[in-house]
Amino acid sequence: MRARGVSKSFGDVVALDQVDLDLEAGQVHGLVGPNGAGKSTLLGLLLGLSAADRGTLSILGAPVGRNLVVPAGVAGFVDEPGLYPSLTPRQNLAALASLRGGPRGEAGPDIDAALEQVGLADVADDRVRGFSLGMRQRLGLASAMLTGPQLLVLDEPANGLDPAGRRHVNRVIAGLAAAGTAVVLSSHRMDDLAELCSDVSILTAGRVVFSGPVEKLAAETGDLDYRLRTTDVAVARELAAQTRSLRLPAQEDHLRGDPDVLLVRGSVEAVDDLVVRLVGAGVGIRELGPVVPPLEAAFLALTQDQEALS
Ligand SMILES: Nc1ncnc2c1ncn2[C@@H]1O[C@H](COP(=O)(O)OP(=O)(O)OP(=O)(O)O)[C@@H](O)[C@H]1O
Repeated sequence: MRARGVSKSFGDVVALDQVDLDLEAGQVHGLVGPNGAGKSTLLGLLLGLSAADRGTLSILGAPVGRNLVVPAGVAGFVDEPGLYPSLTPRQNLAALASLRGGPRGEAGPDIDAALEQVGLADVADDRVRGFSLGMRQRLGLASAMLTGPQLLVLDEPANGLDPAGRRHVNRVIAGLAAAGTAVVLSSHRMDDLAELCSDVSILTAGRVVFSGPVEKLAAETGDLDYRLRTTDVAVARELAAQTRSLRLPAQEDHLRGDPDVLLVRGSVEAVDDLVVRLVGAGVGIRELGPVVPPLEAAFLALTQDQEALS
């Protein structure tokens, strides 16, 4: 999949502004950004739900035109999967398969296997009407998988899933990618995407403010705030003050009234340096970690910078 200079407006609202995106077979690419950043609009273009105003989009080597059809080899959903509430999961998938045409019976798609894979085998014959959002998301994924897509497009697939459900769905998605499917999915949260995606694009107000491997984003973090709990907070404060490039920011916000915790701000190297000094001084380290995880911090820095500019 390749997008170049893709723009899309709704009236005065610029939903996508000159977006470039590349996606290869077997890659999982995450789109992350605040509400209204343009994630669903971009995913909708990939699913043929709307057409770009400007720019070029090609999927599996074929240019995407202006007629609104799902491009060959693509499956997925935007917002929420479209399902028939009065039917069961098995009936929903059978109905979708027959709407899409293709072989029936033995040669047709393996509905039971798809339901099994997403963890819905036990409720395959219950009506979808009573399903939670998480269950509907799983069924949406099963329905997309039925076509054996080469590009899978998922809008916030983690929405409504409990932690176990999220792990399950992530495993399914990772398995599809390992088998060669390209996957593009969206989320509001960087930490959601970090474990699943090889690459991420951060969108804010329709613009891509970062695109690349997850590790590259983590490396761009710069200085972070760390919580440090030691056996001697007074010595720790003294040593931190002496450590090059390390600062002691206002302490109140993150300490939650804990007098043994010190907040320090700096690069990973500066914190390493402090750890060596603490150990040298015989001070025990009981807890050390970033207040905000590095990827989340990079995400916040990039999206807030952009909001401040606009
Ligand atoms: N059909 C539409 N008509 C009018 N405006 C729209 C339409 N679809 C999207 N927009 C606007 O385009 C912008 C981008 O919306 P989009 O839904 O793509 O963002 P998003 O990143 O998916 O947001 P969220 O995280 O809230 O789902 C928003 O300002 C939204 O209000």
